[in-house]
Amino acid sequence: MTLAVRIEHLRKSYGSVVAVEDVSFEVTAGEIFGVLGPNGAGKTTTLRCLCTLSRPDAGLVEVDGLSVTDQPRAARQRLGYVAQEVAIDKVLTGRELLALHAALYHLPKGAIADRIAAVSQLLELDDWLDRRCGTYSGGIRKRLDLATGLLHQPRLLVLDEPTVGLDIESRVVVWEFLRRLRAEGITILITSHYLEEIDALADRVAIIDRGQVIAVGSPSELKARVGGDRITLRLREFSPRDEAEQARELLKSLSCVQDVIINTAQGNSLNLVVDGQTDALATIQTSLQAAGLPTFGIAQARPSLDDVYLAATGRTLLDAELAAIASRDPKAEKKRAMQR
Ligand SMILES: Nc1ncnc2c1ncn2[C@@H]1O[C@H](COP(=O)(O)OP(=O)(O)OP(=O)(O)O)[C@@H](O)[C@H]1O
Repeated sequence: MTLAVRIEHLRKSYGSVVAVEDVSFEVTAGEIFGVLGPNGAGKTTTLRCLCTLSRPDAGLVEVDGLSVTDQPRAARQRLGYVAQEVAIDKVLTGRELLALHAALYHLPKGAIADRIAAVSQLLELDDWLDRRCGTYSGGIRKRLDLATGLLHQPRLLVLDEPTVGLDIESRVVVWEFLRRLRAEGITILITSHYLEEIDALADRVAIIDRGQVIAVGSPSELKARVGGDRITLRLREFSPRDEAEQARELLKSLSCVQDVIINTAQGNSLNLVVDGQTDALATIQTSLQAAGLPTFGIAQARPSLDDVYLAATGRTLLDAELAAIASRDPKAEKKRAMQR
């Protein structure tokens, strides 16, 4: 089993902000590996350290067995990095943009036309190559971004949130291309805050939160690890805390209930893990009724990656996203993006 990426105890701070506290994971050659986490979890910083764009404060980061701090040039040569936002010149055609990137990668002049033809064929860009980039849809633009990352024939493609801002149809098309690249033997490391993207695409995933890895495994392993079906229960639209506590104690005593978490970010709703074999939903409703507790809404579902995140952090990915948005400083972010 060849390792394409090895990260051990990576740490990176910006002044007093700890962007990555302790991140470790390994990516096996030939797989699609997902890094899932809410905004601000440290995904971009981890990728930037891997791609030699930021220097780690501590820890080991290797690409194909090469340390990114000791052999940055050789490590960089082995990977293609597609950033979240790629600067685009709307006036250039796709072919001109690829030629520009080929020159930046120092590809031999004689090889450039062939490489452009090869990546264009792989990403089905032939019909677009001689049109101006300004006329491209988001999905075509993203395929051109992937093509630029593949020009120098890296065996590892690193993608930061490749489908952010795309509509669902375009996202599914990008996923298909990523699967195709994997079939060509290219290892793919992708970050995302879309659960369904990682679930649909990744062979294995590292879930990160506040600069730390909280779980690593295949999506199905991780989901199996958090146990049975999930029930989301709302006593009222916004339940008082003491009523939610009372319901939790009651529900915990039922034999079909394995665990109960109060989700304070969702009006003190209750997230239950239940035994999938029994009719837990009916048992729960009957017990609540007998205790004089109301039921505003109740729903049962199979475990998702969000349940893995919830079990480890006590909040859902969506709540973490909302909290991150609320604490954002758009001015500082814009300044940082311009510095990158
Ligand atoms: N250059 C920088 N200077 C100061 N703080 C930074 C810098 N880059 C990142 N941060 C902070 O480090 C933390 C992790 O940011 P990072 O961009 O790695 O997260 P992320 O998971 O990729 O989220 P996003 O998808 O929003 O980029 C955040 O709190 C962010 O504000």
